[in-house]
Amino acid sequence: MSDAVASPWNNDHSTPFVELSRADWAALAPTTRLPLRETEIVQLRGLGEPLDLGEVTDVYLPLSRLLNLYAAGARQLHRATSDFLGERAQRTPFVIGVAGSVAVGKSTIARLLRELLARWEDTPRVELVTTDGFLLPNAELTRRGLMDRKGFPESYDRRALLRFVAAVKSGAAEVRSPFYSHLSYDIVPDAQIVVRQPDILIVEGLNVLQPPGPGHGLAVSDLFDFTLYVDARTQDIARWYEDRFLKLQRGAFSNPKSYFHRYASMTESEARSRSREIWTEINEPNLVRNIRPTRSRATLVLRKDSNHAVSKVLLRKV
Ligand SMILES: Nc1ncnc2c1ncn2[C@@H]1O[C@H](COP(=O)(O)OP(=O)(O)O)[C@@H](O)[C@H]1O
Ligand SMILES: CC(C)(COP(=O)(O)O)[C@@H](O)C(=O)NCCC(=O)O
Repeated sequence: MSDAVASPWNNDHSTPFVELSRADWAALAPTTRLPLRETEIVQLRGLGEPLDLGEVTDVYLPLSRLLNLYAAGARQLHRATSDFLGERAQRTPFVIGVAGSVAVGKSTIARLLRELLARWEDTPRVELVTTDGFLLPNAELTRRGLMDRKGFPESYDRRALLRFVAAVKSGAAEVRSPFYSHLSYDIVPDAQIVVRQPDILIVEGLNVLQPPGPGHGLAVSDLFDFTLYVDARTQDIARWYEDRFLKLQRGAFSNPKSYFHRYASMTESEARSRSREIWTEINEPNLVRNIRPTRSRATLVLRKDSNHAVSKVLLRKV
C-alpha cells in the first residue's frame, strides 16, 4: 500500500495481513445470493459515490459473508465462556467499527453493510451509529479553541462514546446516542438516536480505531469484534472531498438553515478554493496525523482505487 505508515510490520517485510486482489476476494463467496436490488443500492449511495451491483457482488457480499461467520464464531465463544463461568449466556451484540478519512465513503459502506447483514437470518437486527453524535457541541469546541479541529480525536467526548458502546454491548435494553446535524454543523440539543438490543451494532467514524490515550484504560476500539478501515490515496480522497463540496454547495448549502449557506453564492472557483482550504487545514492533517496511523490496527482494509472501486482487500491473519 502507498501512503505508508510506520508500524512494526513495515520494517521486517512481514505484515499482519493477507492481501487479496479484487478478483480473488470476489471468488470467495460465489454461492451467496445478492439480497439487494439495484434500486435499493442506489438509495444507499452517498453523494458522488458510484456504488453499483458489480461492486456490491464482488466486494461487499463476500465481506458480509465473512462478517456473518465472525459473528457466529463470537456467539459460540461467548456461550463457551459463559459455560466455563457457570453463567447463563446472555446474547450480546457483535460490534463492528468502520474507520477512514473524511470523504472516503465510510457512510455508504456502513449503510450497505447494515442492509446486507440484516438479511442473514441469524442477525436480523442491525443498528448503525456514526461517531459525529459524540462530537463536542460547537459552543464547547469554541471554548476549547477546537473549532478548526472538528473530527480530530480531541474534538469528541470519547468517554461518552465508550460508555455508549459498552452499554449496548452489555445488553442494555435501550441506549441513547446524541445526534449531529450536517445541516447545522452542530449537535442537535434535544435529538437522540435510540439503540435497542441489536444483533449487530455498526459504529462508523473517523477515529474509531484510536488506541486509548495516556492514562486511559480503554478506548472504544477495545470493544469492537471486527474493524474495517476504508483506505484510498490521499490525492483521490482530496478530489472526492472537493467534488462533494461542489455538489453540496449547489444542493444542501442553498438551504438558508445550512451552516455553510454563506458558501452557496460563491463562484465555482471560489468554492473549490474554500474546499481545498478546509481539506488542507483540517481534514488532511487529521488523516495523516490521526486516522491513517490506525490503519494497521484494523481487522480488514478495503483499498479503493481512484474511481471508488475496491482494488484490494487486506485481511488480518494474526
Ligand atoms: N457539509 C455537509 N452537508 C451535508 N452532508 C454532509 C456534509 N459533509 C458531509 N456530509 C455527509 O455526511 C456523511 C459523512 O461524511 P464523511 O464524514 O466525510 O464520511 P464518508 O464520506 O467517509 O462517509 C456523508 O454521507 C456525506 O455526504
Ligand atoms: C462530522 C465529521 C467530523 C465526521 O464525523 P464522524 O461521524 O466520522 O465522527 C466530518 O464530516 C466533518 O464535518 N469534518 C469537519 C471539517 C469539514 O467540514 O470537512
